[in-house]
This record gives sequence, structure tokens and C-alpha cells, in this order.
Amino acid sequence: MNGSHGWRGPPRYLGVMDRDFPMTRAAGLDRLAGFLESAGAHYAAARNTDRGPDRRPTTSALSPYLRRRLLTEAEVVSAALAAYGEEGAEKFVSEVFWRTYFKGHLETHPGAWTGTLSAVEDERRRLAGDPGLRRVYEAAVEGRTGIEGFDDWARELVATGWLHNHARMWFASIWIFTLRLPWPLGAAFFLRHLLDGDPASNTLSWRWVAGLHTRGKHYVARAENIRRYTDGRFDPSGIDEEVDSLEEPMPPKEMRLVPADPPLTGEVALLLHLDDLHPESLPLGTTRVSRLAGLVAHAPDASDRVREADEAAMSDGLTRAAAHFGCEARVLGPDWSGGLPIVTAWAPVGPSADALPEACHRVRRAWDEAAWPLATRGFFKLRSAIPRLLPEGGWPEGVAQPTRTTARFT
Ligand SMILES: Cc1cc2nc3c(=O)[nH]c(=O)nc-3n(C[C@H](O)[C@H](O)[C@H](O)COP(=O)(O)OP(=O)(O)OC[C@H]3O[C@@H](n4cnc5c(N)ncnc54)[C@H](O)[C@@H]3O)c2cc1C
Repeated sequence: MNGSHGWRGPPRYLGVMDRDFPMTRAAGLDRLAGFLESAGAHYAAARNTDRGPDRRPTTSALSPYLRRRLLTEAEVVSAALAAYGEEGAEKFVSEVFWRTYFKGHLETHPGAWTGTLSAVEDERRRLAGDPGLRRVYEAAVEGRTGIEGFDDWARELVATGWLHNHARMWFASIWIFTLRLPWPLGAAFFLRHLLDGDPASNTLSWRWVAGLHTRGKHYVARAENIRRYTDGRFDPSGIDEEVDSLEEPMPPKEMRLVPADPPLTGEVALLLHLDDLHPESLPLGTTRVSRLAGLVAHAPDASDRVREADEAAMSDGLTRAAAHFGCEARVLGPDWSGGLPIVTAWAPVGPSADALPEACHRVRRAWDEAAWPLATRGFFKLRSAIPRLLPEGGWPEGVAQPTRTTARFT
């Protein structure tokens, strides 16, 4: 138990390798291989436990790589299936599909993102004029509320850029229901610091905790649950456990899923962005890529660590693309495409989609094309379709097997 919750010395976890996320595909493949060799076998039983930042996570910690598609969902799922079979990999696979679900859901409910962005602006104005609220907010983001666990997660997030899923749930719940802070400000705090910060998973998870995603079903953090699933590291008191869901007058409207563009042929210019950095497996049909550039659009108010991660990931994507397509990466300027048609991976709702030039030809991966139409309502519809969506007989078309792990996964 932490008595006073004052500053308790320098964080122990800085420099721990498991919270280092070099933003290259090779580093992602190493992490995938390491996970499947160790924690993967115990994933279903251990995944709810957050052992803290100075021990190996019980989960894969692949999210910064999946977020930018340095690794694709298809290959991560295929690797887990090859290592553990359908039954053994079932829990992990369904978690990866939560990501796909949230992406697809936001595509058809873009107002959940734009509404949150404007709510953040409104709430920041309110903070400026309300010293009481501002005091609680500042204590929360600086980790000095006096609530055990919560304060540690706030500091852990800022110091490492990553939090275990259960810690994210507890943190969001305490933020909303105990501290009574506006949830959009909590979502913005996460998006600023998370190395996997994602418009869909982050916004919709905060909405889910608040009881706005599945209306009336909210997530309540309980002291007993925190004690149990932190291996007794935290024993918080003062958490409000008798709370009702939030409500909103106008839930985000469902929109039609915008279709991808039909395949092109001939010579094209390929524009990479931060939502898809595995150009080697993009469905480019019979096109020939002869020009290449990258568009970096960070999350709103992203921290320096997140910006550096974005730049490093883009640099890795462009280096691989240049080698794969046999053309140099150019600086994104007015003439970079040389008048060729510009092709890009589909950018889901978020900063990349907003920043892409109008005239882009946007191609969508088979994974998203199959899954997103099933993501318009709750997760169940997509979850029940997983067996027929899984790649049959091994690696999906166009996805390279991880070289470091080939022997194990084939
Ligand atoms: C309030 C809140 C905010 C969140 N914000 C983000 C975010 O900005 N970006 C993000 O990628 N995830 C977010 N998540 C989901 C989840 O916490 C992380 O994806 C997960 O903790 C990443 O750790 P991992 O890679 O070890 O996951 P694993 O358990 O190893 O799962 C493998 C992959 O599946 C996906 N995944 C797993 N759980 C979830 C989930 N509940 N929702 C969506 N995808 C999931 C991730 O891509 C993850 O890398 C949030 C959850 C909550 C409760």
C-alpha cells in the first residue's frame, strides 16, 4: 500500500527493455517471436494481470506495431494460429479482432471521432474558466490524486508511452466515475502519450468504459479487482463503485461504409502514411510503383515520444518500400508524384485520412474489406464470423512470413 502518494522517487522502469519500442518492422517481428515463445502459451489465463512496468507484460505489447501496421493483423493472427492452433490462439485472435472491430465501427460512425475532438476543445475552455475542475484535472494527469494505482498509471503512461489493457480500463473508469472528470479529456491525455494511440481503439474504449458505446453498460473499476489483478501491488481506497453510466443526447450517427477505389493498372506513385506501413503486402494489383513518399500526420497534441516513434516508423516503411519497389523515397512536395496517379493504403478515420490529398486512389486490404461491414453494431457479429475470416492454410496472400521465426511458424 502506498501511504501518502507523494513523489516516490524516480520511476524504476525507465530503460526496461520490454517498454522500449524501436519503431521498425524487424523489432516488431522480434517482439512477436518472443511473445509466441513465452507469454503466448499463458495468454488466455494471464492476460488480465498487470504485473507492472518493471516486469514482462502478460500480453504481447505489439500494439505500437499493429497501430502503424508495421505488422499486419493478418500476419500476427496467422503466426499465433500456427504456433498454438485455433483453440490455443482463440483469445489472442479475438483481441486482435477487437482492434479491427473498433476500426470498422469508427468508419461507420465517424462522428464519434469528430464529436470527441470538438468536446475536447469545449472541455479545455471549461478547464480554463473553472479552477476547481482544473485542480482535479492537473492532479489526475500528474499522478497526484492520492488514489493508489491511478497515480502510478498516470506516471507510467507519461514515462513509458504504454499501459496494460486492464490498467487502461481501471484508469478510465476512475477518471470518469470517481474523479468525475470529462471523459474526452481523459481520451486526449491517452492519445497524447500512448505509443499505440489510435483514434478508433482509444475513443471507442473510453466511450465503452463510460457506458456510451454499449449504451447503459459501463465499466466500474473495483478495489478488489485491482488488488487481485495487480498481484497485490495496489490496494486503492476511495473508489466510487456505485455509479451509473453516462448518457449523451445524440449518439454518433451510423454512416454508410465508403467503398475503396477500384484497382488501377500501370505506373503509379505510392504515398505511405502512419496507418499502414507494410507496403510490401498492399493489394496493388498490376500497378508498378515508380515514385514513393510518406505523409506523417501525428495524433492531435502528440507527445515528443509519440512524434519520434511516428517518424521512425515512417522512415522504416519508406526504406523497405524503396528496396521492395526499386525506387527512391522522395520528399513530399508539390511535384513528388511526377504527375502519376497517387495510390495509398486506405486511411481509416483519423489524422492521416484528414491529411491525405483529395485525389488519392485508396486501396483497402482484404482483412478490412471482409471485417468492417460486420462492425457496424456490437462486437458479437464480428466475433461470431471470426472462424470464417481466419486465413485458411497459413499465410494470407502477399504477407511475408517473419524471417526470424520461419522455422517455428511454418
Ligand atoms: C481506455 C482505453 C483506451 C485504449 N486505447 C487504445 C489505443 O489508443 N490504441 C490501441 O491499440 N489500443 C487501445 N486500447 C485497447 C487495449 O488496451 C490495447 O490494444 C492493448 O492493451 C495493447 O496491448 P497488447 O498489444 O499487449 O495487447 P494484446 O492483448 O497482446 O492483444 C494483441 C493486439 O490486439 C489488439 N487489442 C487487444 N485488446 C484490445 C482492445 N481491448 N481493444 C482494441 N484492440 C485490442 C491490439 O492491437 C493488441 O496489440 C485501449 C483500451 C482502453 C480500455
